[in-house]
Amino acid sequence: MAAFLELKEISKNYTIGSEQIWALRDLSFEVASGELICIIGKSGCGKTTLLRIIAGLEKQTSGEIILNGQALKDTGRERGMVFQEPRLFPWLTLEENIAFGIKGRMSRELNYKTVADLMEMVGLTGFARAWPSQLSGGMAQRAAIARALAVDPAILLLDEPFSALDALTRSKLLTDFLHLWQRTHKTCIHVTHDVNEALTLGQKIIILPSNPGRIGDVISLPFPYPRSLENPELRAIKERVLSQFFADFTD
Ligand SMILES: Nc1ncnc2c1ncn2[C@@H]1O[C@H](COP(=O)(O)OP(=O)(O)OP(=O)(O)O)[C@@H](O)[C@H]1O
Repeated sequence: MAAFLELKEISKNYTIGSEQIWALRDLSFEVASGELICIIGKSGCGKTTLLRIIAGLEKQTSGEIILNGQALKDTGRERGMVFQEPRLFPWLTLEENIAFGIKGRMSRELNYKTVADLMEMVGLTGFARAWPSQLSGGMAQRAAIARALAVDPAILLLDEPFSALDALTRSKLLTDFLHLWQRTHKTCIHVTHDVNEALTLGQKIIILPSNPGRIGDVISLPFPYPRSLENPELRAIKERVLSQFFADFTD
């Protein structure tokens, strides 16, 4: 498949006092249109930094990002981001939160229909007038996904969107997110530290085994959905992923 998004030798360093800290080092990979990629790495390996650079919220120290043939310079509506926490505006209803990015960009009728469709897609029908404070953590995160999708971005960037949820809610949201992706085939880069989550979702897994973020391995997962983690091939891949993190501990 042709590359839709290309990262070319992305490095990022921060200066803390007199110290230079490398968050990412010469990171290169490609994402095809419609692909669902999971990036997996331990805390501090640079996952959030990487997503923020792709989103344009942070500038790389060196390297280049090409989206659909164009070098990315800044933030843009073609990249939507979902954060670890929902970040909904507490003074707006759910409907208004989801409509925030498209307000004034289309007719009221189309706006209303887009928001209603999105709410249905993420399982929030009936909660249009609810306030963020009236939602559970899972519902709020569903709303955050709908809000990011409202502007119809070419790429959805998800930074551990389910990590703050309890195990049952996380599992349900994971299944629902998979259905949503199968419906939309939106290009997604999903960052996680959970190997099972990556194996459940990813068509490809990119492993960042240590800090500073460098690619340790890229694994294709050509398995149909829904997947059973008991599948012997997936279990073998899980071992392969975990061994990279354990190898790092013994270095
Ligand atoms: N604004 C910043 N200023 C200085 N250093 C930073 C900044 N943001 C990130 N870093 C450093 O960059 C490295 C990578 O951080 P990052 O948050 O990207 O990791 P992460 O893999 O997303 O971690 P986690 O899973 O815990 O969220 C860390 O060493 C961190 O201290």
